[in-house]
Amino acid sequence: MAEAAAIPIIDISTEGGDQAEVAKALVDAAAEHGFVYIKNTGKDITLEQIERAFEMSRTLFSSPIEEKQNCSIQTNNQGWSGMGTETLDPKSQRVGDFKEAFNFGPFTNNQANQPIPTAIIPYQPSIAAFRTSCNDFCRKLLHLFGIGLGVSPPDFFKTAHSPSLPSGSILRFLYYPSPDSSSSSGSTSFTAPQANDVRAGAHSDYGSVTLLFRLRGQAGLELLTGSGAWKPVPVCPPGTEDDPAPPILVNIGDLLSYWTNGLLRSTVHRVTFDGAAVEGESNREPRYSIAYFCHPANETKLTAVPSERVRGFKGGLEDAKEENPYAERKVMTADEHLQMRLQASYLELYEKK
Ligand SMILES: O=C(O)CCC(=O)C(=O)O
Ligand SMILES: [Fe+2]
Repeated sequence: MAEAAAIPIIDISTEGGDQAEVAKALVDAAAEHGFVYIKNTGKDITLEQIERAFEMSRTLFSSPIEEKQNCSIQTNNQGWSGMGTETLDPKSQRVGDFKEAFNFGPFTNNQANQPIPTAIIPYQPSIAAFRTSCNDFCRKLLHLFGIGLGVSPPDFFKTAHSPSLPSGSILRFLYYPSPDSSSSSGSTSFTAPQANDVRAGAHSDYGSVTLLFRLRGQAGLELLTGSGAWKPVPVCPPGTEDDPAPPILVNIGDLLSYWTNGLLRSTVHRVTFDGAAVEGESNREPRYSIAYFCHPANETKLTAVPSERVRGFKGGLEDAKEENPYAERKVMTADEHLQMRLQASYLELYEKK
């Protein structure tokens, strides 16, 4: 069995607990690993909401392929991407990612502002509510990061993520078919993966923080450690096996890493078929996951963070990333930062325009 990544597990729900201590533990985990497990107590995002979201995801991906194609992803980063159409690590991938994904942008009065498959039309209020809960949870984390980093005022990051302003935040359903069947969803056909093919190529996320929801027993996520080794990220790490639901996995994205001068790490990760699974998990099954990518409001200027600790931090970006496109710091907005990354990952989509 593979040795799992040593990611801390933090309970942020303890009432009457020491908030400063929780905030410090969060910052330490984000600075060292770029990843942290948040114990899932069901207080912020209910277990029922998470279960329902996975049900809606199954319904969505089992829709007829024509319906999904009618919702194809656009340059606003909303919509469906089919098997093999996204290649997260073009330098090392033979073929595109073995996955389907559906990106939900904002909802207005419980209605999506983008085409969605017919089967999920009745569920729009639930999806909208789930998206809101995810955003609220991210803002809670961002407030704690502000406290942990001694930012003045501590809600500096939180207020930059106002839910009422347009932003690049995306709720993403992901479906990775079983490598053993060529048509496991009834609507997806693909040739079986070969050695070294991946479900999602190595990448780092673009935004501030990402929430990741996974299902028990479904292996595949790996992170790249500082020493260059790939380590599996178990769904239920030791100590959480008896919790009512797996912990919520949180990772830092490139924007927050950039904003904090590299103090908070944006760690490269991928989803594989054949990586060493941890005990009780398999990567032969179809796999579903749900990600929430939280971004600041588009117009947010990524100015220096008012924190001694961030200001005094030297050289984080260089060693956190091989190639750092932002080494020459200029003040850009959250939207400029996102557009730069989207153009790189959806080259074809932009070239067609
Ligand atoms: O499905 C997963 O476990 C991870 C997905 C991911 O890293 C992403 O969509 O950015
Ligand atoms: Fe990711």
